[in-house]
Amino acid sequence: MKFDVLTLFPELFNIVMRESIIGRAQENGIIKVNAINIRDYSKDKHKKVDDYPFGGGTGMVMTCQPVIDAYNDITKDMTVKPKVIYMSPQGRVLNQKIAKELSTEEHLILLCGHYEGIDERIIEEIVDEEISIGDYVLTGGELPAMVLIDCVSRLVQGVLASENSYSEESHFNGLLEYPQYTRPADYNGKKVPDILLSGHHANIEKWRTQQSIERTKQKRPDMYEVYERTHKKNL
Ligand SMILES: Cc1cccc(C(=O)NCC2(NC(=O)c3cccc4nocc34)CCCC2)c1
Repeated sequence: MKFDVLTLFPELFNIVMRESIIGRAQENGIIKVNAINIRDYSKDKHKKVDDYPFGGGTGMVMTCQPVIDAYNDITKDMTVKPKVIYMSPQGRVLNQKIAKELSTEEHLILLCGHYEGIDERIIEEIVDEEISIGDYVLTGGELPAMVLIDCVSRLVQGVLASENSYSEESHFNGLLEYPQYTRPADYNGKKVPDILLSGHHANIEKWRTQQSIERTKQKRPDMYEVYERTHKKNL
């Protein structure tokens, strides 16, 4: 799977996406993250990529020309145009379901905004979909793009070593995770629940599911409500 990222800060991607699982997946050729510097396409003599907003207001807006020319350049030899996702506060909020959908794409182009945003005509011209990672104010779309690349890439076949331990079903069953413990069994007098030391796998499984359900109910009633609806027959 290939990600082309249109950004003003390509170095951010070259450093972060070279590490850990994504880095290994790139070495194995399963994933490719290609960061393109929008500024390289600016025809302005000072390489400007932003300008004052019509109608006034504080802040600057990213101009059309560099972004559209960058898009046209990377897609000029492509018969099938890849889906273009603009990382944006106006987008539908990313979740595991959307990540799963996106992991079936061969090629995605991600556009990262900056300043107060991008000229609306860029969205009209090249953007297929807007996706947000959540409702808070950020300085740019680069971190959101990295979040999307992370959660989508790990669902691509072969990126994760042991599929079953991280596969979506076992790792994300619509509930929060049960509490995790590791050695020592007694840390500063704090003991690991006996059930986990019992070696009784069926009971351990039951305890873990109950813990997941209880903490989802308590911490994320919204998530629990979805779970209940889709599992009502078994509850
Ligand atoms: C709730 C809210 C309302 C109004 C503005 C902003 C805001 O943060 N505006 C600034 C920018 N924000 C993002 O790009 C951004 C932000 C958050 C999640 C995201 N998921 O993807 C991209 C995301 C937009 C242009 C440059 C950065 C946020």
